[in-house]
Order: sequence, then structure tokens, then C-alpha cells
Amino acid sequence: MTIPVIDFSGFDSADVRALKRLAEQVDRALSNTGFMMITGLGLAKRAEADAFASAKQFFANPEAVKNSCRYEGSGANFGYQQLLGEHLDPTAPADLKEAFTMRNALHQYNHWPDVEFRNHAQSFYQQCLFGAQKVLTVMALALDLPGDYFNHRHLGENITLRYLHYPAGQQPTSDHQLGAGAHTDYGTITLLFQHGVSGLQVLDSRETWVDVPCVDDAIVINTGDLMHRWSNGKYRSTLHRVKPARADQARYAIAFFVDPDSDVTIEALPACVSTTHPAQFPPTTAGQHIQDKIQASLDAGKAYS
Ligand SMILES: O=C(O)CCC(=O)C(=O)O
Ligand SMILES: [Fe+2]
Repeated sequence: MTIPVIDFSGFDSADVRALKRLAEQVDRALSNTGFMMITGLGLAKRAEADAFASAKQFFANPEAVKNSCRYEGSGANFGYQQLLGEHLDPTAPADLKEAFTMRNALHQYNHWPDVEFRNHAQSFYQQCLFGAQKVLTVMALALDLPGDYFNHRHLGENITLRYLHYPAGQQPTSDHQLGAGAHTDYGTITLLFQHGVSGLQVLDSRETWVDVPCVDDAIVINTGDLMHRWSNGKYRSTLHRVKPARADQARYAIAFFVDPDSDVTIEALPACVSTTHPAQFPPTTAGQHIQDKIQASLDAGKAYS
């Protein structure tokens, strides 16, 4: 399985042929593997560097400092989650990672570690949103929808920036313990910044875990469960996982989850339904699906404690 690299620099020309070509490339990648690497989105490099610097500085703090912004629950979906705080695979041991999760980061006024951390996070969130909107536009065109169809349904309520730290030198308790357990993402698309250290793996159609390389200046983008349902199974929500960090090298990554507003109903889009391929899933609301999945990843800990 190879994950295609797609150059989005033609997006801004608004040339109809360039957009059509992008839509075809995105459609193929999301139907085949559910994963693509995108270059040329035009995000400010400085914002990404500042966000990673902030993340590293925050995770280096003592536990007591980090816990002053402790994650309170799936409803807020905001704050610090300590090592072993989550089971992305609810059937596996806890993940060897810590995280700082920031849902709807432009409208969160409390619980920030400090002003600089907040400024960097909000700047990077804005950059990611700007890039994500281009990708959502191309996806809408690929699915025969008006170009702004998805943008209107992703106003920010469930859009979440997440700093991840896979610390060096953590000894897994078993082969089943990972940096991040096997999971599918919950929403529409995820943008993932790997910061030059690999570790992410994707399950291919032969049930083999394939390493995702770090490609300079490329953002990994994958589709999640709700896009799978919206597209009536056409766009994949592919299982992926992260290996534990190496003994001598920590891994930092940033994920940007682009998920629909809570009251958006997700049901098969007209272009994806036919008499031979009727709707495969009952309608659901985005909020319900996202809450159920987050809660499962937190509740799973109880079975292991
Ligand atoms: O750290 C990574 O590379 C991936 C993390 C991930 O898949 C997630 O947070 O959903
Ligand atoms: Fe993921």
C-alpha cells in the first residue's frame, strides 16, 4: 500500500480544471486507503514550529503543573491527559502517550496553561482550519456537492487540536501495548503533523501494518467514521496505530480533528446511493457518535485498573 502525495498548490488558482484534477486525486486516495499526504496547503511554517515548541515545553513540566489543566471529560474534551489516560483501542492496554486536547480552541477562555501556549495553539488551529477548509471543498466537489457543503457543517464546535507526546524509554507491558492503540478516527478528516519522527502505521487490505513515512512538508490526512457513513462506505475510515516511542527518542505529533458540529445529521449523500447500493448505515448525529467514541476510549481504562 502506498499513500499518495497530492499537491494542493493549484487550489488557489480556482481554475476549474485544477480543482477537478484535485477532486479526482482525493477521491481515489480516500476510496483506496482513506489516507493521503498533502503538500502545498500554504500553512504558515512558523505557526507549526511554535506549536511544537509549546507542546515540548508543556510536556516537560512536572505532573502537578500539567494536572492544573487536567482533562475533565468527553463533554468539554479539553485539557491535559496523562500517560496511560486513554485506550484508543478499548480492548488493549492503555496508550503510552500523554496529550493536551483543545476542542473548539478559538472559543475556549479557561484552562490554558499560559498566554503564550494559548496564542501558539490558537494560531496553529487557525492555520489548520484554513488548510482543512480547502480539503473539505475539494471533497465536496468530489462528491457532487456545492463546494461549501462541508464547510458550513464544520463551524468549530467539534474541531479539535491535540498535542501528543510519546515519551522515550517507556517499556510496554505486553506486545499489545502501543503508543496509540489501533483505532479509526471519529469524524470527517484528521490532519496529522509527525514532526520528522515516524511511528504511525496503517492497516492495509491484506491486514498488514504498514509504516507511514515522514515526507518533508507533507501533512498526513485521513478520513474518519463520519465521512465513511456520509459517503455510504465509499471513503474509508482506516484502522491505524502508533508504535511506542523508541528507547532513545521521544515522538511528538499534532493531530487536528475536523469533525462536524454536534447537531449535523450524518446520512448517506445522494451521489453515494443507488438502487444497487442503498444506504448502508442508519442516520446518526455527529455529536452522539463523537461522544460515544471518546467515552469508550476513557471507560476502557476501568477494565484494566
Ligand atoms: O501520533 C500519530 O501519529 C497519530 C495519532 C492518532 O492517530 C490520533 O490521535 O488519532
Ligand atoms: Fe487517529
